[in-house]
Amino acid sequence: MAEKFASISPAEFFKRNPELAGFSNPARAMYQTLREMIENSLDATDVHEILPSIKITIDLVDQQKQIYKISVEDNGIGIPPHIVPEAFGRVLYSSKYVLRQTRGMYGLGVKAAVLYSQMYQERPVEIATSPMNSKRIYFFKLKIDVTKNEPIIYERSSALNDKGYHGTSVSLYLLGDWQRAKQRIYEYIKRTYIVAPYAEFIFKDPEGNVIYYKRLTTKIPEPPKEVKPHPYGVDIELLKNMISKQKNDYAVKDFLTKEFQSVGDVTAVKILEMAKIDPDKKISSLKDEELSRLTEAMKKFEGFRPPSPEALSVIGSDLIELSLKNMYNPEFVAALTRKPKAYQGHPFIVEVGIAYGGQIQPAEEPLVLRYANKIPLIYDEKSDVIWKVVEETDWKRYGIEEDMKPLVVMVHLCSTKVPYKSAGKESIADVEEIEKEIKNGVMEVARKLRLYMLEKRKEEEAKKRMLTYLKYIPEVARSISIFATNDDKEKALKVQNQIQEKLFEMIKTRLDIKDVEEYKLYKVEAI
Ligand SMILES: Nc1ncnc2c1ncn2[C@@H]1O[C@H](COP(=O)(O)OP(=O)(O)OP(=O)(O)O)[C@@H](O)[C@H]1O
Repeated sequence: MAEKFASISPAEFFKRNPELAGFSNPARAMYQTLREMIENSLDATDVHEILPSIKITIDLVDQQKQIYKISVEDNGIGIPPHIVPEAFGRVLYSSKYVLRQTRGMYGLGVKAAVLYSQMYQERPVEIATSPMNSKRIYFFKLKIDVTKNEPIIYERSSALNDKGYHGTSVSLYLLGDWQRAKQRIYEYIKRTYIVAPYAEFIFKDPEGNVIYYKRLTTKIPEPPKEVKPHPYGVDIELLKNMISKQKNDYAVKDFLTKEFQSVGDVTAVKILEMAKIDPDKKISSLKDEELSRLTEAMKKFEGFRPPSPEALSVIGSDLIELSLKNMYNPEFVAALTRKPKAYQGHPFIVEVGIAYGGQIQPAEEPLVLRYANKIPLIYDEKSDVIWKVVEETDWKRYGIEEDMKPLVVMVHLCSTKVPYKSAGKESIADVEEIEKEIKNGVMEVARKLRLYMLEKRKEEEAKKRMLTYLKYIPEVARSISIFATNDDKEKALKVQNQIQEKLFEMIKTRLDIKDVEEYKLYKVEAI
């Protein structure tokens, strides 16, 4: 039999393989839809220095068929009306294909949700949006033409925006499974809030429960800046693509200095010498083998500065500590932001937070909070490099002896290119440089925990010794007072009290005990 050949559109591909984008069953689809929408809302706010206010609602609209309506509303930058149909109706269309850290990166998320939505029910996705300073609010209802990978617009209208509103509201209907998705959806929102304490979230679930996470601070992390590519990150296709987009037919030397980071005149000449290319040659006339030599020279050259971390936006140790304290009420918390590093030309930064004791539920393994570009990762925990590092950590070395540990470890990786294992963005691949950096981060913060544990143990030891000494104080004080007052009973009692007080102070100072109130209440007979 002859093979039958055909070509399919990207929309058709993801419709056929929804699990690649995280839509493998109704529960997971519900969770994935919600997160794609929330992540778009956060990208439209904090990346633009707007304090996010996000409203999330899930309603059951058809009990029998288990169709839910998921709505997310934000106060972000909005979407220009001519962009909306493509942004929601064309798979692989995005504003995030630039070198800048954002939650979105594939141009797929919300379209994968729309595709899943229209597979099992007939209502289109509804969008209301108003860009900053727009006098109108725009409304759309649309679906995706799967074969053509194009939007099909069902309704389009607009209304006066007289209240200065800006932002976007998206409502999507889908076959879901609330009971199975519930726990992970709650966890997702909670963990999102942990790294965005400058945001407020209102969530109404289909059972009518409402939770409100209030804004804890108005301090918003420094937003990321768009940067040019780093020479270590190039390949032949990237070079071709960049050249094809140039308006100027640059000399190759100028192309290198103007379009890449860390390349000055001297460096450009050195690279071109290595690649055996005339610096004045026009980029449009570069042949494939020259591009190949240029790529190789750029990879081999050792004098570049590391990729610029300007494109990254960290959470910051103060916000991490604030959130861990607020959420888990621990007795100890510490966090740190490591210095920028790079892998394959992509800059990245690791942040680690740790919380111990207090109201944290003890468990055999620490509770691991994984984050990539401020997105909490909930599924596929065991296949993630963060999990691997935390699991391999020997907590005994850091003073945690308990089998049941009251410990939360939070790790955040931010990068212009997070090496996710799939388009569903649930786990990070073990890239050597990243793994090493996470390990160093966890060790560094764990050492702070160890210092605290040492202090705590010292204090406990001191308290034990204090109790031993306390046993002797009354007897010693009584004997000396009798001797000193020549057995004058009235005076003796007073002197005894004074000696007792002095001895108590001496021991306290010697043992360096801060909190002595509890000991004052001790009765010798009770010890
Ligand atoms: N709430 C929103 N506010 C502003 N822009 C939005 C919003 N939702 C979607 N967009 C725009 O639509 C585009 C497409 O979103 P989509 O979720 O499909 O992909 P993405 O976020 O770019 O990438 P990824 O697939 O990695 O999530 C976004 O890049 C953004 O420009």
